[in-house]
Amino acid sequence: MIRTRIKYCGLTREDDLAVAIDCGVDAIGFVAYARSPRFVGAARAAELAELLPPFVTPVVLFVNPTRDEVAAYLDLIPGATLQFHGDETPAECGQFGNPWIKAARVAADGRVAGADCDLASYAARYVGARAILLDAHSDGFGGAGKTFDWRLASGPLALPVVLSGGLDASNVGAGMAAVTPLAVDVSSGIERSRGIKDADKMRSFAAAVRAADDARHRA
Ligand SMILES: O=C(O)c1ccccc1NCC(=O)[C@H](O)[C@H](O)COP(=O)(O)O
Repeated sequence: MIRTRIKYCGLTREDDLAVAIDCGVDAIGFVAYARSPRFVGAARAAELAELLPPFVTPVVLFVNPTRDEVAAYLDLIPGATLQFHGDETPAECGQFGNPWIKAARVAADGRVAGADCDLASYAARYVGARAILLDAHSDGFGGAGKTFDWRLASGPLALPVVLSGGLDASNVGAGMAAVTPLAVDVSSGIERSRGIKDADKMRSFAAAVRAADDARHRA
């Protein structure tokens, strides 16, 4: 009985972390991109990651970082999974030896924003990743609260899929039905305003994922 994994992204406060853990999420994303309102520095990310119980994975996400920028977080959170949202090459992503996820911003024509290929080719290029995180194409690099056309992600890819981009409690079930992802990832959809998490929305999102899994297993 497969359970869809859940990642809550962009947490910056202990009380939000406690709610997320209570919701049974599988991973917590810490934003290392300084232009994001959800940004946490290495020391703050390490403080928060220290509060995670076993079996809840810390994920640190970057946009075109330098090696030293990543190393500053790994020095303090050596077991972190890394998530890359920029134009990083597979070699740049894999150079640290940590598990890593590559994000792909899916444009309306099904191609990957910033790349010269379609989604299937992009996933094959990053075959060293543990998963590909499918997000909507936006002006930024992520965290935009925008969905993409899930039909563009219904075909097989070379990597397990994390569905992301504009998810919330009201649409995550439909996204799961369309894509059947390994995991779902959310940031804006569990916030009351940009960068401010909402406990009720966190609880509702997790409940919606569980309900969608139950419905699939009953079908
Ligand atoms: O969260 C951010 O501010 C962010 C900024 C730059 C790159 C990535 C970022 N977030 C990465 C994530 O994994 C988000 O959860 C993902 O983009 C989905 O965000 P949302 O559409 O707000 O749920």
